Amino acid sequence: MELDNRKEFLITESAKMDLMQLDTELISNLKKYAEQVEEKVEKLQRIVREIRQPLEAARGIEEEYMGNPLNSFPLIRHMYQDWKYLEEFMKKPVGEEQIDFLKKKLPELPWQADTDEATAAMFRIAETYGMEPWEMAKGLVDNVQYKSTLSALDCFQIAGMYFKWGYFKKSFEWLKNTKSRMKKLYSDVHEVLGVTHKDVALLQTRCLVELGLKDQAKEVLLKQPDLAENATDLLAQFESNPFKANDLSPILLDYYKELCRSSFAPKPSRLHCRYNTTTSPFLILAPLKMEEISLEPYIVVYHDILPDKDIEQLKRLAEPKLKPTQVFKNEIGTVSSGRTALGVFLPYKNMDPNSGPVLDRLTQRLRDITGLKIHDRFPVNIIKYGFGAHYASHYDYYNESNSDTKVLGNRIATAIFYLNDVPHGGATIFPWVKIKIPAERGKVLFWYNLNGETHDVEQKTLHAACPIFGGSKWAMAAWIHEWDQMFIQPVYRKGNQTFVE
Ligand SMILES: O=C(O)CCC(=O)C(=O)O
Ligand SMILES: [Fe+2]
Repeated sequence: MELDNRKEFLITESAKMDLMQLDTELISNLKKYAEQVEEKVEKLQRIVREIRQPLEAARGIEEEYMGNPLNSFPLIRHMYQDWKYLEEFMKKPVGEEQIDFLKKKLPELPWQADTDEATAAMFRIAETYGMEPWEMAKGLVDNVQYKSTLSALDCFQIAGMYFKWGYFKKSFEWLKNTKSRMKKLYSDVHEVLGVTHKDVALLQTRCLVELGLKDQAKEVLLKQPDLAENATDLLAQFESNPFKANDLSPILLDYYKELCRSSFAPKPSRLHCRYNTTTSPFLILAPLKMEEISLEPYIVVYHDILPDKDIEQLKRLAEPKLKPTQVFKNEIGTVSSGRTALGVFLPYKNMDPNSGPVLDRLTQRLRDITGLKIHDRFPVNIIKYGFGAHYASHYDYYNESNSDTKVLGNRIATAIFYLNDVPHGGATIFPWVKIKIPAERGKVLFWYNLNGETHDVEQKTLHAACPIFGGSKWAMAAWIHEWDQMFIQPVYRKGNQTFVE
């Protein structure tokens, strides 16, 4: 199936709601199935009680009992007739309707790719925020304690992914958590749902073998009754077939983790807050609250930029059009694991004609903030990040010529609008200058990607968005290009001529 047809279970509210609705239906279907089975079981029990009666009556007096035709006749008749019917009855399928219903719904359920993506998101959250498996399993993430916890099956799934990627120590830890969550009472449930103590012990053994801890590996096998007998063979087998890990885990650099964690508070800026009355004449009448974050590179935050109703309208316009975001790479947009989010550019074709005024107000706001030349209906990219989503470290400027730069030049500046309060995670960070901007509704982050005088690229504008671990994040990016500014800014470009043609 095409990527387009895939439901974005992790990001769109509607897909998440559909999923819950579907689960509710499937559970009630399973309950109906159980009732059907129960009905059959009850009928069978009644039959057993009924047909057992003559034998019970005969116990101890068998010969005398069978001498009586009132007893021998029924026995013959019963043996001849009843068992044939009973065979029919036993063979008759139960709950076929419910099985069919489930079969029909299976294609609507998340796919392997969705589960892998969700598991990768758990990895990203656990590793970025430095959570131990037991903390995460108990619902703790970066000093936020959730009421929810992970089940044995959840932990087993995560353990499996860590294993596949070659993180054997962490996988082992996740397996320990799996084990401690496998209560005896539910062992049959776990067995049906695909995880047994034996499975866990086997994977633990493999982890320990890969870690070179042979004695401990053997101990695990010996403790597991259905493996103990073959312990030596299994161990030899694992040792002679080392696991070929394929590390597809997201790359999370140390500085990214350091800045994203709550232990790194945004440093109080020594620069100051003031009212900006200068970038546009309008601001003399209505100054903007501006916070200077850094001078080199030039980074500022504006507060209370868009009215709530405009924010809501922009989100409403974007929501139905959101698609997995693309990252510009070699002339073509590609979906990249570096940015796991949905996005759409506004304005798009055939937009609601009532959207004109809000887009005009937005364009004007961009002019006010940047003091740059922003043409009418300037394109903005609305981005929605779901659980675990992030944007890996990147520059907004291009290092190479591409179809975008050929027409517009490089991206001279960026404005990021935050369109909601992100409950947990989702800050924008600038690792070179150790800056962290929490994602708070109404703020706009603005910076120059190119040096104001030389138009050389500013490497210190490297930035990233931290993974979201509670709620979702709505942001809106406007990338302002050089050549629009031709008449208000001189373009000098020393050493960086790569794409001036
Ligand atoms: O969402 C953010 O905080 C940053 C987004 C960003 O850097 C971009 O879209 O280029
Ligand atoms: Fe960016």
